[in-house]
Amino acid sequence: MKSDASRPSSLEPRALKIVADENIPLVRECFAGLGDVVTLPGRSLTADDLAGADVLVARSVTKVNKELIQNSSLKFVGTCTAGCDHIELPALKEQGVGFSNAPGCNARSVVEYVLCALDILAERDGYCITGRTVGIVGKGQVGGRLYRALQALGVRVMANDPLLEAEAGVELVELDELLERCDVIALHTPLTTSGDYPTYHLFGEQQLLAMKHGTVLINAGRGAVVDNRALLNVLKARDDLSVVLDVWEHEPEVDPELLELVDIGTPHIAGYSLDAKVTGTVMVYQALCRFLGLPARTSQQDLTPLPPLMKLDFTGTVDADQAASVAMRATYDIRRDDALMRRLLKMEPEARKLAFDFMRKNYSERREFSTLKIDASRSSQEVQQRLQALGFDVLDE
Ligand SMILES: NC(=O)C1=CN([C@@H]2O[C@H](COP(=O)(O)OP(=O)(O)OC[C@H]3O[C@@H](n4cnc5c(N)ncnc54)[C@H](O)[C@@H]3O)[C@@H](O)[C@H]2O)C=CC1
Ligand SMILES: O=C(O)C(=O)[C@H](O)COP(=O)(O)O
Repeated sequence: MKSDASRPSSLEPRALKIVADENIPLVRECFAGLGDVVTLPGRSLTADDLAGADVLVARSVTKVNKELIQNSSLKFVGTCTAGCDHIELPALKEQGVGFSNAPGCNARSVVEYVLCALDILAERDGYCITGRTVGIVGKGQVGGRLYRALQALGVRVMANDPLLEAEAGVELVELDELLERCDVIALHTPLTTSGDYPTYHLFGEQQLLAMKHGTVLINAGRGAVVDNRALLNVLKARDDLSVVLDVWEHEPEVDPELLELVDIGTPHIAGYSLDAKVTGTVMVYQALCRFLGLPARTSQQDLTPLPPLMKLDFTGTVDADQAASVAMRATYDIRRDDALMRRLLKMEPEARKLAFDFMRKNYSERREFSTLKIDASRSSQEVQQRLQALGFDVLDE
């Protein structure tokens, strides 16, 4: 998706005016060396806010379209996100504006979100994820990492991705077959409305009804990949399904009836580990430096703080399921996000929208599994292997 255009000779780095979304962590620290950084709320950004700006550093909440940029002096737009459905790429191309997103910056964070959700549901419903079959729709940065993580955990996994070629060791299936065979379905496609395989409402009534009895459906891609109205109707009729929604059609609006019926609901924060956010900021900074033909002086290492929880010790008595749950919940307890989200249920529509954005803006610091060192030297090999497969930093001897 990265498509840096070549740098126009008129663009002097010292004179840059950089408009950035105020909710991009470390954006000042990262970009200050390139010019003046002005931070503004991204959701309400207007063409007037871009007066005199050379660079826009955005997030998924800003619709970067022709109307926003046509009278601007922008030379470069970056979005510190993986998804690009908020960016009208032809409009940027038409005006010769350079562009970069941050592919894969938060893929690991989303994978951990999915693993944590499954851990909670498996405990609640009394099964072990290793005995289930998981289907991944969209095997890109997120889906591919999730595929490998589940394989490493010994879970049966298959994927649907019509844009991919066959690959050794990967079971690619048609969507109908995936719906028929999988106990868990995780959606990780972009939101698209054109092309041979558009994903808008990919999961409508027909697909939702075709899911097996007891299926767990997880959407941490984009809300409108699932027809939310159809999902609501299907959930009213089928209480065997479990649903985890991180993303919602029409965000920041959330349908309270749907929220009430899902098993885990969160405010579009699956990719919100601090590690992912810093990576996203740094990737866009580096892309801008490339565009300007300048060396990148700030690195991810310079910016990432130490995690608040650095070490965990296990004794010999813990089994692999217990160890995995304890370690995962010590780094990220998804139930907390779900509980906060349910406060929306008591609010009026306008307050609900504001609260959705507030939760995202004030999201508590969450770190990825790899930041936690675990001393499992007194535990069984099974425990050590499980923790390693999950991506923790395991001391095993
Ligand atoms: N909830 C959150 O916080 C986050 C959400 N996302 C969303 O997840 C999406 C996926 O992220 P990445 O894996 O990084 O993107 P990616 O571009 O690496 O992978 C997307 C995959 O979906 C496949 N795909 C496209 N159309 C499809 C279709 N009709 N059926 C099945 N597969 C299809 C593509 O071939 C590709 O392999 C992003 O576009 C973004 O919208 C990404 C990161 C965080
Ligand atoms: O990267 C993406 O795509 C996402 O969905 C992000 O996690 C959303 O991040 P923000 O736009 O809220 O910064």
